Parts: sequence; structure tokens; C-alpha cells
Amino acid sequence: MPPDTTATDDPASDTRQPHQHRPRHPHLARMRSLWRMKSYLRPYTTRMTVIWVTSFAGIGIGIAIPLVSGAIVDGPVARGDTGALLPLALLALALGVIEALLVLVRRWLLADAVLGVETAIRDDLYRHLQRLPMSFHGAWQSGQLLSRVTTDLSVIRRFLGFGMLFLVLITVQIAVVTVLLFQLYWPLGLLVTASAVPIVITSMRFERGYIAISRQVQDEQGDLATVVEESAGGIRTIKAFGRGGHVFSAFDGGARKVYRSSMEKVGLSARFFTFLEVVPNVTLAVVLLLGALAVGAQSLSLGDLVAFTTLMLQLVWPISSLGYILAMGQEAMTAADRVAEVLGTEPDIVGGPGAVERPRGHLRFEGVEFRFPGAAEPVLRDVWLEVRPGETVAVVGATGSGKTTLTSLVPRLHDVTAGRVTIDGHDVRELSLPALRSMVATAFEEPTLFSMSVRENLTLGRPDAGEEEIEAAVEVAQAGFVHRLPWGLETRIGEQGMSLSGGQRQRLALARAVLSRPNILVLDDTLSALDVETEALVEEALRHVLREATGIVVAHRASTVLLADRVALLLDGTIAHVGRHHELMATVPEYRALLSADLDDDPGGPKSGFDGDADGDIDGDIDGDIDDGLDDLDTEGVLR
Ligand SMILES: Nc1ncnc2c1ncn2[C@@H]1O[C@H](COP(=O)(O)OP(=O)(O)OP(=O)(O)O)[C@@H](O)[C@H]1O
Repeated sequence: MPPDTTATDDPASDTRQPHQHRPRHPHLARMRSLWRMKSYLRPYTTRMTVIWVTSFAGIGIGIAIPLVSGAIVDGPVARGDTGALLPLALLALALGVIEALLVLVRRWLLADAVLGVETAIRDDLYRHLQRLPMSFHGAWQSGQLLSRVTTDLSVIRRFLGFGMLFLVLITVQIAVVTVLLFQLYWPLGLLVTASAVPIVITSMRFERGYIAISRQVQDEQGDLATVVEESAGGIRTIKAFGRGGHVFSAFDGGARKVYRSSMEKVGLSARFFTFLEVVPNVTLAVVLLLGALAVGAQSLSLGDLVAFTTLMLQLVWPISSLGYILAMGQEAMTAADRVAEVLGTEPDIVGGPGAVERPRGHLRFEGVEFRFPGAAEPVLRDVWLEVRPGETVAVVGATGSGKTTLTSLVPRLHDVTAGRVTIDGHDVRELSLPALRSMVATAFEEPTLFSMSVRENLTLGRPDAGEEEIEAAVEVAQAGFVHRLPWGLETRIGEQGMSLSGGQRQRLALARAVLSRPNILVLDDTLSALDVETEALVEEALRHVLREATGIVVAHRASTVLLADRVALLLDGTIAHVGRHHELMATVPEYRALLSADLDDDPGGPKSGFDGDADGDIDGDIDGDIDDGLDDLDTEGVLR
């Protein structure tokens, strides 16, 4: 990822996407990112208005109290008029109580609004992440996304809720109090204003340093989250290889980085806030001294000096928190910028307006090329393949030859970079994504199960599936083991749930794909983790399902190839041969080399119908079956 434009020149700490341009005015860009967030406050307009009104009223009352105190000193106290003292004292008390009530109302209203805003942004961000294509998720570290959805949003919430309000209130309070100080006694007013100058200059310098260091801390926290996430996901591999120590060192390195940067951040703040504490206190001492002299010289009344010092003390908190709130604003701008990097990434895979009226699942790859972003060479080039409704084609190729990539082009997990993929004559890019993805179901080799019940996992693609349909899909996938789980279909599995074996997970994924009743069923080496016996049973049941759907089966094993009517051989990124298994075995040495190793090694050869004379068996048993249903199909699927 490219360098952060503000934080560091160290490419290792980059978190932006390679294609993201760097803004010419990063500060403005950050402000704009934060400004964009204001739209989330819109539903709370009335509430925010009440909050602002109560806040200003609170400030007004806060400023009035010292003036009443001054009046008490110069009036009843100076004259010894105890009768007049009581009403003024009661007035000061009433003002104090009202101010406290206003703060209570403001806090209560504010908390609700800002938590609502945070939830709305978080929902939008999550929704957007779901829309972003595989290429985005492949390029971004998951920890960086996680920290944006959690930490950064909390930072934005804190600023939108409290920081922004207090920034305005404090500015107004400082302005009004300064005017009053000048009115009470302008020479001391001038002194107080002069004392603010070093504060403002230091604040500005602090702000610059703080932006850089807070972005660095936020990025490093994201990196650390990635390490935690990866090691949690890969705990089995880590344990098996005894790499706990190594992973810990990587984590420790990341944690120390966060520690060092956080300490730097704290050090910077500590120096700044100490400075902010010292200046007002020194000023107060000087004001008291000069004020006492002025009272002695009768150019200032005692009451005015009381009012002046009380008012001046009211400035200490706003001025010292001004820096903090500005820093909070900077942090929020950085966070908004990081969130905007995600929200501003337009999904490059968006659905078209179309839908297929009565889908039959006629699939064609027409001159398809696919190149991963930034890759020098395409993975697939000039791919022509036709899979007719009800037909099943096995895609065979060496490992890394692009089989998974080819199948991922059908549901548009990736988009072709040239040529087109069509279903029933419609370019898949013209179809709406829900329409397309309801037609195509994929069972992956490495199935993902979510931390929910077996039933919820199974019905992911068909939430309305009935009991009988679920049972039928479970049967096809030979996944009857689910009934023996402690709570049957209601057993919670996946992360934090019941652990399943690789084969059990694959069978559930297969049942999930079958249950969604797709027009096109993609099996991406889905049966690789099954034992030979179970595989044979699954395949037998799958044959019935595949008769009603168009199938693409990525196959490494000869036994899986036999599920298909025809085989497409992927060589050098293109479909080099299409034909029946025995034809390719007989005529294509590369195909023979790929599959005969499997036939020789297959310990279950005899069980699955293979033995030394594999060809003979295949021809006799399986091809006979296939031929029955496929007489009308052209065996040459290559369209050229
Ligand atoms: N996100 C990616 N970015 C860049 N290259 C990728 C990406 N994913 C896969 N590749 C590359 O594309 C090529 C094809 O990968 P693919 O997963 O389609 O192969 P495959 O034939 O399915 O392999 P296998 O049989 O091992 O599952 C590989 O060389 C792989 O390194």
C-alpha cells in the first residue's frame, strides 16, 4: 500500500490502496472527509438544535455568575447591606442550578444522537464493504478494515458528539469573556490576550505533530489487528509447525511499535498540556498582583477585580481544552479520512439492470481474458467454452493454472478483462447481481462456515427453504452427520461454535450450494477432503442434481472428472482441449499426464471403479451413463 501522505514516508506503514491518488492538499481532503460525515447528523436536527440552544444558554449563565458575584462585592458587601445580599445570592444560586440542569439535558440528548450517528456510519461502512469486490478485499488487510469499523468510528463519534460542540462553545466563550475582560479593565484584558498568543502558536505546532503521530498510531493499530486476526485464523497451522514463538515475535514487534508511537503521542500531548497549564497560572498570578495595585490606585473596584479573576479563571479550561479539542478534531479528520478511503472506493463490480426471465443456465465463455490488477501476464486468455443447460463440464488443469479464477468469473467475483461470459445469451455484466447470484451457486474447496446454526449456514442462499428441501440437500451431500450433532440442525457451528472436520465442512458447503437450487452449480474441487467411499456416494447423488442444472466441476481427481459429461483442459491460461474423458486420455498427453498420476496413485481406485485398466472401466461404466443423456450434444465445446 502506498505511503501515507501525512504520517510517514515509511512505505511499511502505508494503508492506502495502490490506485488511490494522493490529494494535493491532504489537510483539506481530511477536513472534507470529516465534513461529509455531517450528513449523518441530519436525522437529529431537532435534537441538535435543542443541544446547541441549551449549550449556549449554559455558557451565558456561566458568564453571568461572576458578574453577579462582582455586583455582590461592590454592592451589598461594600455597603454592608445584608438585606440586598440575599436576593443577589439567591440569583447566583438559581443561575448555578439552571446551568447544571442544562448540562444534564445536553449530555442526555447528545449521547443518544452520537451513538445513533456512529451506528449509522458503521452500518453504511459494513454495507459498503459487502459491495466491494474481491479485488478490494484481496488488497486490503482485514485488520485495517477492522480498525476502521471500530476505533476510527469511535474517534469520529467523539468529535461529532462532543468535540465539535465544545469547539464552537469554547470559541464563543473565549470571545465573549475576552470582550468582558476588556470592558472590566482593559490593561489586564490586554495582558490576558497577550498570554494567549504563545498558546495559539504552540497549539498550531502541536496540531501538526499530532496529526502525523495519530495517523501512525491508528495505522499501526490496524496492522496489529491484522496480526491477531491472522494468527487466530491460522492457529492450527501455527501450532502444528510450532511457530508460536515466531508469531509472538511478530505480534510483539507490532505491539511495541504501537507502544512507541503511543508514547510519542502521549509525550507530545504531555508537553503541550503542561505548557497550557503553566501559562494561565502565571497569568493569573500577574493579574492578581497588577489587579491589587489597580484596586489600591482606585482605577479598579474590588468587585470588578473579583469578577475579572473569576471570569479569567473561566478561560483557563476553554483555552487549555482548545488544544485538546483541536487535537481531537485532527484525530477525527484522520479517522474520517481513513473511513473515506473505504467509503470512497467505488465497487467496480456493479450489477446491470437485466434479469433472465426463465433461466436455463446456458453458459458460454467467449474469448475471455482475465488479468489480476497489476499483474504482468493474464491468468486466462482467449478462453472459449460452452456449457449447455443440464450439461456438466469438468475443468482440469495443473495447480495454479486458473481453474478457480475461471469459475469465479461466472458469479462475477471477478470481472473479465476482455471477452465476455454469458448466461442464456446475456452478458453477466448486464444482469443485476442478486439475479445473477441467485442463478449461480458455488461450493468452494475451502468452505467458509459462519458462526451460526447448521440450519442458518445451510439456508444462506435460500432462507425460505423448507424442511424437505433441506433434508434432500443434506442427503445429496451425504451430510447426515448434522442430525447426530448435539442439537441437530440447530447446533451452532463455525467460529466459536462446534468444530467440524474438513470433509464435514465441505459436505455442508455442498449441501448449501445444492439447496440454493441454482441454474448453474459450480463445484470448485468441493469433494477433495472426502474419503473415497463418501465421495462415491456424494457423486452418485450429485449426478441427479447435476442433471437438472448446468455444472462446472473443477477436478483434480479422475473420480471427480467422471461426474462431468465433458472435460475442458486448461493449459497455459486457455482451454486447449474439450472432449470426453476417454478421448482426452487417448489423444492428449498433457491430460494423461495430469490424470494418470492420479489413477496410478489413487488408493481407492478399485472402490471408485478404477483399477489398472482405468480407461476400460470409465468407458464401460460411466461414459455409458453419460452417453445416454448426451447424444444430442456436440462433444466439441470449443466455440471457435
Ligand atoms: N488475488 C490474486 N492476485 C494475483 N494473482 C492471483 C490472485 N489469486 C490467484 N492468483 C494467481 O492466479 C493463478 C491462478 O490461480 P487459481 O486459484 O485460479 O488456480 P487454480 O488452477 O484454481 O489452482 P489450484 O488447482 O491450486 O486450486 C495462480 O498463479 C495464482 O497465483
